[in-house]
Amino acid sequence: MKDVISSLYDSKMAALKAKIDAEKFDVKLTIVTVGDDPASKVYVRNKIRLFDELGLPCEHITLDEAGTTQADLDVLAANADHPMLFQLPLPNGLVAPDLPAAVDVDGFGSETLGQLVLGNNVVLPCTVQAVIDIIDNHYGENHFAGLKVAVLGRSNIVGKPLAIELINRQSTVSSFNSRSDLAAVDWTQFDVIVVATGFHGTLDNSQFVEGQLIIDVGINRIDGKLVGDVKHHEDVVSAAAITPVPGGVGRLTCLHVLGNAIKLCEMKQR
Ligand SMILES: Nc1nc2c(c(=O)[nH]1)N[C@@H](CN(C=O)c1ccc(C(=O)N[C@@H](CCC(=O)O)C(=O)O)cc1)CN2
Repeated sequence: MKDVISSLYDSKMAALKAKIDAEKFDVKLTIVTVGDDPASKVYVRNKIRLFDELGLPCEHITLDEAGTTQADLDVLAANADHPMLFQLPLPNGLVAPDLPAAVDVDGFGSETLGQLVLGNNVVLPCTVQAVIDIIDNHYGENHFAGLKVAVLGRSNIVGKPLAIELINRQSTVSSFNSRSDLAAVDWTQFDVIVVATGFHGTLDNSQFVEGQLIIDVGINRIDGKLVGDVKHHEDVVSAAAITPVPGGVGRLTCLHVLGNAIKLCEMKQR
């Protein structure tokens, strides 16, 4: 599965490069970080590196944890005239401002999410787009209709928007959350299972069967090791296709920051 994700990444990256070269878009991104969250530093560095690779400008505004107020973030958002994102998590109860759809590269704002519910969104949240790409790549085009998909997790940035996008594509979607009785579910009934709970061991590799696609969105650090939400028993060889962590969904997520920035800049220049 790692090789599959790698070649998917390479082909998406090549397509984005070709698009920029052909259409000479004026693509620009601003990333706002507050404080020193170590994981955020890694993810932001990866996003900046992608823009650098393509010679595109990416401004990084770094704000101190002490002294940054909600009003400071709101002012930045109010003045945004090109794609912008606020790297999460934010400290001290700060929340990402509700960016207008035209500059909302993460797709987390109420306008973009409203468009998603109505099925006329320009961008999807980057992790959601990554999951859609993996399903698309596995089953081939136009295979979403009728696909039985379980979505575990109901976060605003993955579980909820993913379930809506799958409904838009006419998949049969079952949504599970921390109050669901996961032990009572027969997981073999689903074609695709997306695990996005943030808890390692939510499901394990003994629960899946041949032909299923399992997409592990989790990134958990346990004893210094990065693991997903799916627990892998070493003595179990699962017949299902399970995306790896690291090197799975997360890798594609960063790429879609670039993809979404291109889409928004393209819309602006129309
Ligand atoms: N403003 C946002 N904040 C956050 C988002 C987001 O989409 N927008 N998502 C996550 C963090 N994230 C992107 O920002 C992200 C997470 C993980 C990866 C990734 O490449 N994971 C690698 C492992 C990397 C590592 O930790 O060594 C993998 O799974 O292979 C990319 C992006 C929360 N915040």
